Amino acid sequence: MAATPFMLTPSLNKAFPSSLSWRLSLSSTFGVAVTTRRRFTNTNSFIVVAAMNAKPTILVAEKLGESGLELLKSFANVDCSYNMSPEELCTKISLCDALIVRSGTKVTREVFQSSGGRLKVVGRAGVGIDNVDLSAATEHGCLVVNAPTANTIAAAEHGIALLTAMARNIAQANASIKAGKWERSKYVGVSLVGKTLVVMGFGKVGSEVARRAKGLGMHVIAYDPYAPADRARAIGVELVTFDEAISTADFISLHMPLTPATSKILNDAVFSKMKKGVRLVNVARGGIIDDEALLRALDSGIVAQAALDVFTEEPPPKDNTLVINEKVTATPHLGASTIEAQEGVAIEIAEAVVGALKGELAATAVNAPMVPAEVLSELAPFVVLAEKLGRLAVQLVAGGSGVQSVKVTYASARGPDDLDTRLLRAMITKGLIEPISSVFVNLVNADFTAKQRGLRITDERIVLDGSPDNPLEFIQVQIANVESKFAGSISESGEIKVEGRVKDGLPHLTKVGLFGVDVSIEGSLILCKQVDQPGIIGKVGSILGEANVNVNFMSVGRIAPRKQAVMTIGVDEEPDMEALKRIGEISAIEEFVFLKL
Ligand SMILES: NC(=O)c1ccc[n+]([C@@H]2O[C@H](COP(=O)([O-])OP(=O)(O)OC[C@H]3O[C@@H](n4cnc5c(N)ncnc54)[C@H](O)[C@@H]3O)[C@@H](O)[C@H]2O)c1
Ligand SMILES: O=C(O)[C@H](O)COP(=O)(O)O
Repeated sequence: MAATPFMLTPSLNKAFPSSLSWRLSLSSTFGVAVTTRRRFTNTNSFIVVAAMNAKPTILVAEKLGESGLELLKSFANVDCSYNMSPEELCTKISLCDALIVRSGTKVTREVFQSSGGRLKVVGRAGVGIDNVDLSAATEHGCLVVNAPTANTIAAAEHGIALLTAMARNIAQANASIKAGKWERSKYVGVSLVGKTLVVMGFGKVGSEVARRAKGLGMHVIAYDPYAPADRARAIGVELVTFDEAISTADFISLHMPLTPATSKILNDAVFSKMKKGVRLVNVARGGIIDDEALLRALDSGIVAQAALDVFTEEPPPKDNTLVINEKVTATPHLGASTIEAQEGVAIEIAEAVVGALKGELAATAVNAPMVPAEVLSELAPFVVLAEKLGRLAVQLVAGGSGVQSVKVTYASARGPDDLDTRLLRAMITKGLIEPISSVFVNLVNADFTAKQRGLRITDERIVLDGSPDNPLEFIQVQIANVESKFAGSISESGEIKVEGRVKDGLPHLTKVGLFGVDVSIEGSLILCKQVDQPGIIGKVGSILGEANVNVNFMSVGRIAPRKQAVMTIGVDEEPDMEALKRIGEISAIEEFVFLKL
């Protein structure tokens, strides 16, 4: 057998009698890796089994700070091979137990396939793991860890550097004087003091940018529907609505993750609502801005200047029209590139990788499980339900004091000691946080991540009469102290409330606010509130049909005939804006919302 330091002992093999197929299907459904090389114990920790007869080999594919390298070398053979081609990486990887990268190396499915099962850990020395194929990692039983905190300040400082450099034309004036010119009147800048800066995405980086901009005398407001208002208030920042943010900004600084909801969030329609002459900074991710729309806004003068550190494609093509635009200040994804941040990131990732190779739990694990196989098997359909209820509930939030207080109710005929809900709680946390964050939540880091974000999740058990064979009857998720995009989702006591059950092995939404519904939670959902009357289902169905959107489920829950009702429609495809607009125009429909699951 090849000289791999990780082998299953026969006794551990016996501990995994169940088939690989269900384990892999679970992993692809909810990102939980269950592999033949991990052992689950009843203390809920998992162990990567390391034979002690060989030193592991760690491949470092991009430059890493010296302290991190020293730490790695004290434990393993370290191969620093920078600038490898994809083919070279695939060749080398079969000799390595761990791989460390930054954002410049694509860790594709081919890399995991080429490793022949030897690769156990991928360490991303930074936050974003968009360059790592997570499903492939999970399917190949490879743990992925990242370093989410060590480069926050560097990114914030780079944001401020771009803001000030842009306002005073530093890059353009520098190029001009180096070309032998002396153009004093051409490079008159704008002042920052007293100007309104909108921070979009008030997380780790955004709040540090806000703090610094206030020191420059700017009036700072923020848009982040999920951030706690009291955290913002504590540093003198007011959270505002999206419309208020974009219409009042003199400067906008982007700090949200790239998610389906933020993709091209700055587009033609949004630029048209901005004050003429607004200035824009992006140190978050390319793709949050619609590049073509930004070019048009720069040409028309709506956007006076932009400063970009990140691009839809990296590196951008040489003739990229944004990069070469005189009004654009550009840097090659340097947000995290300070000596201090790279040392910090290197230590953070080296500790995580070495710990994982030793079999310790990693707080920054992105795809790791820690649950006994038999619990996972029994709760599998409820795990999917739990995550989807979390995703649904958080997407209904419109604003308020931020998502801080969530109550989860589990109704079961089993006594509390016979039902381990930690897995479900982690999946609800995952559902609540992942749609609104760049953070990856799993069983290892769920409670830690929730606490870090000021999110308090309380559990309540309802013990029902009946057979304890079924682990759970229903799960209810309530978010308190928030406003909803869909007033119909508000309960008697003022919380956003969604409830679901597993029916025939599939997750179903069974209650929204006060309304009983029944819709399988798959694809996407449209929720409509209306006064119950004939013909509405037909009208909505026709609009969706004309837009070539396939309806997979529809249900109406009402208080009483001809009274208030909520219609839930499951759709396979995302309706376009026009179809959604037409649904909103049906006179009996009081409100509606489209939710991606
Ligand atoms: N340029 C660089 O080198 C560099 C370095 C570090 C981080 N980053 C990027 O910066 C971004 C922020 O990183 P972070 O560590 O602060 O992440 P974070 O998770 O701490 O903060 C993200 C914030 O965005 C908010 N958000 C989510 N969806 C939103 C929406 N639709 N509208 C408004 N706000 C929304 C979240 O509530 C959260 O508060 C990420 O995209 C990250 O990849 C870039
Ligand atoms: O996601 C991150 O941490 C930043 O974008 C930095 O990426 P880098 O490590 O490639 O500089």
